[in-house]
Amino acid sequence: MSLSWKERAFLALLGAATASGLTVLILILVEASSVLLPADTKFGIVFDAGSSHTSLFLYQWQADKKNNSGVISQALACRVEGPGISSYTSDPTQAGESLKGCLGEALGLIPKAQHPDTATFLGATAGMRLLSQKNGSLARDILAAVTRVLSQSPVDFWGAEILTGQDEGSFAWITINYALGRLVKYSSSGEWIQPAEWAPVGVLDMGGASTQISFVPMAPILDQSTQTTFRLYGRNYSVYTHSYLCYGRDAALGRLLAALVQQSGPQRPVHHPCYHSGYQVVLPPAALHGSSCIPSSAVLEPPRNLTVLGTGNPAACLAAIRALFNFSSCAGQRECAFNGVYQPPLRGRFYAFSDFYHTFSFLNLTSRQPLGTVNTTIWEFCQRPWRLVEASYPGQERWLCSFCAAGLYVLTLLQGYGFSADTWPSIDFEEQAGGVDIGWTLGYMLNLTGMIPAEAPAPGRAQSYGVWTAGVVFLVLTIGTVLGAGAVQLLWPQE
Ligand SMILES: Nc1ncnc2c1ncn2[C@@H]1O[C@H](COP(=O)(O)OP(=O)(O)O)[C@@H](O)[C@H]1O
Ligand SMILES: [Ca+2]
Repeated sequence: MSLSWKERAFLALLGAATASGLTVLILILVEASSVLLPADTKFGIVFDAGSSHTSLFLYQWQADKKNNSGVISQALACRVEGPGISSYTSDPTQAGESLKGCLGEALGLIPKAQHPDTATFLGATAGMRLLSQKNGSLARDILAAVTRVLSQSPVDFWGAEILTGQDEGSFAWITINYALGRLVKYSSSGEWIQPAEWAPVGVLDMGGASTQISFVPMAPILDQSTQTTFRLYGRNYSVYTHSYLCYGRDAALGRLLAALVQQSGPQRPVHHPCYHSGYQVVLPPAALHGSSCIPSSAVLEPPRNLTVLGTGNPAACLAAIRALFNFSSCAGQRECAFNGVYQPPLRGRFYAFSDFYHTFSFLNLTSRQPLGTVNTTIWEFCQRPWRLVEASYPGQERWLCSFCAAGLYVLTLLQGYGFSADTWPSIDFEEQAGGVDIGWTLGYMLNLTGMIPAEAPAPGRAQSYGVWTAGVVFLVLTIGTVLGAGAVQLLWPQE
């Protein structure tokens, strides 16, 4: 059967249209599969080896090969049993052993096949900084012990190290600003957007041995030793950080006790104005001995038990706490905190976490109360007799006797940084932000693995939308062509 030229033209047109339509369909399906199929889940583990304890954080995220970024969530926070690794001086091997429980728990949440791809880190903070100053070889033995355990585990172990105070502060700054989406945001429609408003937040961290303040000041940082610079998602940040060694909660309250012991001379028991009236405790010699933050002149010779009696006197407590600081060295200077330490004027909002949060959460002071209310609440708490305090908080014995001292210490420290009644509302006392614990660990991992690109990522799915749109337009044109050809066939029937 021979075909007319119209039929041949129509069939050619139909063939071409079908071929191009099919090509477009395949293109769309390929693109759709890469958009719709779940990407691989990746994992990372960071051990935070603090002075008082170690915690393991397991992070997970969807691998995103396009722009090397992803929304990271915290899959596990595991508190290692026992004290911080710096306490294992008489048996360093046990420091390594202590990690096994939490490590096992984390591995249980990661598919076996991905254990070898799970980047794992251990960072130690002020407890180990102090130990390495006092006894470098012991500190090395402890790091070797934890390294042994983690290298033998199936994960991709990157190493164990002692962080500087500046690292601790600046990585916490990255964590919170990443978690709050202040650097770059992943919108609900799946695109990366840079916040138009420049508003990174500052961080205030209080551990057992040291405390850190980090923020981006308004003016250039004058003391280069306090500056860390980052280029993140196409923006430069100069972060001011200072870490005060021996100004963490345990170290400061230990120094306070040592000062009171010294002041009381031979008089026993020692009167402690920060303990509630009616509170009495017999402290072992270790309460003063063995702390690198307590000058040896303040330590009893020979070591002996110490009876301490609370007097519940907030004014005297505050005076004793203030004596731990040298405020006069900064008197009249705008860019100075205390102890002669350079600090640019405060700027923006601050997140106060770790022991700032523990203390203020216990005192119910995390709802942005004004400074006056905070003061009154702490003073009233300090004046409550011990038997009433004990009765009001059953099951919270561990830290109960020290919240008065810790509360007044936090107030003194924050005022030392320059917070006043006016700027007080700019502090948020929080433990978590964006579903992750606030601390240095996430920022540390992001930094070491290069997961935050220096340059702004290309818009997340803009490219995919482009292919979709082009595909749909092409398909519509193809169908239009076929229908048009059909219409030609109908309107001009075969001769
Ligand atoms: N839930 C809590 N309530 C009160 N104090 C706490 C709590 N958890 C930890 N602390 C105390 O807060 C201080 C800081 O804790 P943390 O941030 O874990 O310190 P580090 O980083 O030095 O290990 C320590 O003195 C610790 O004993
Ligand atoms: Ca810490």
